[in-house]
Amino acid sequence: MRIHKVIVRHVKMPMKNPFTTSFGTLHDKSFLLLEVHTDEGIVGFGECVAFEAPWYSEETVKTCWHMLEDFLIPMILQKNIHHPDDVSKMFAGIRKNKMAIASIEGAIWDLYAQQSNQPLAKVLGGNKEKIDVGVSLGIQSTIEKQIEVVGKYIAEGYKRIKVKIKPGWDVEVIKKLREAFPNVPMMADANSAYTLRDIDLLKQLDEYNLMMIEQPLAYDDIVDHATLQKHLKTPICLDESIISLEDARKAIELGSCGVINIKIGRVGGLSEAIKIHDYCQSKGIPVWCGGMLEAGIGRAHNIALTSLSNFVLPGDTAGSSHYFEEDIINPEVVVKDGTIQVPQTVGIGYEPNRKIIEKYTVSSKVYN
Ligand SMILES: O=C(O)CCC(=O)c1ccccc1C(=O)O
Ligand SMILES: [Mg+2]
Repeated sequence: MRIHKVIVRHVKMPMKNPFTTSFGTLHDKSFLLLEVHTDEGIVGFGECVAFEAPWYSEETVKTCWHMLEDFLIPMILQKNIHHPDDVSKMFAGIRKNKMAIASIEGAIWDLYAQQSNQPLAKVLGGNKEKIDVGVSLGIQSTIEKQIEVVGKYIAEGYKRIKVKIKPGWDVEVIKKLREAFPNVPMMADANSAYTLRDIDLLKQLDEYNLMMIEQPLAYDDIVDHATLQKHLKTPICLDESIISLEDARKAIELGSCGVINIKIGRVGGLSEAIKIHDYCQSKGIPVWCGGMLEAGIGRAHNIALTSLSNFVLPGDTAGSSHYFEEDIINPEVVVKDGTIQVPQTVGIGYEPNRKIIEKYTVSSKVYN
């Protein structure tokens, strides 16, 4: 395929519920949506998961737009691409900026699936017909409210509940949640809010039979996590720390984690995500698909990736209605009994809804 045109849109969608983590509260989901056109008129969509501010990683909506406009789009325009892996190779000389890279690469995977007349899940190597999903719940104003919100999502059938923790909102909250829901698969995500000085506090969490503790220590650390893991019975799951296959290899060799959360944007695209998935499988490390509060396009990509066989733990891909009043795809992503059907139709299996995309578009630019 030959890339003929790229359209970048800045989209801003209000979220139903503000999302609070150890690093702050989000009220809107502001992101870049990419449309990549081939000279045969096929259109692939990519969603960039970078947020407006650099609190999860260093990338932002603006840094991604800059990378796309000044480097990535010029590198693919008018180029012949045979396979999405070619794109990762074309971008191999670029340091970091994984979310910007992944947004283009995802659109090219969509194009590739359409051109191959296959579902995206199939061309990625996925074989599940449906996937189990959990939900990630933000920090609430009181423990009572947190218990109420968790109860609501258990009743909806989600296969596991993830709650966010931070200093001052941890052991007591988990203890109360366990008392309220003794048998529910539950985990906690700290988004790097602790250090090794908190080791005694983190050890107290071992009492509550959590499936795992996600990213307790620094966003770029794998050494202290290895030390912490030696002191904890609960497996550590790494999120922020793993931005490549090399990171995954080193973390597993060091014993820094027992589980890895794979986010397509964080690792620079679907091709790298598959490599990490395969490597973890060969090492007996289970993985699950993380989320970045994606709208429909990103969500569709997550579903396709989760259809690969080593995604054995429920991920964070909740239904569209958990986040937004209306999604940018048709149909929206529906969760029933904690599962999502993997689309078996060509491409991502959901139709981008141009009217709704237009409604939430703040600005856009065409590159050709
Ligand atoms: O529902 C989702 O998409 C995942 C929510 C979530 O936990 C999250 C949301 C934004 C940034 C980081 C994280 C995280 O997994 O750490
Ligand atoms: Mg996380």
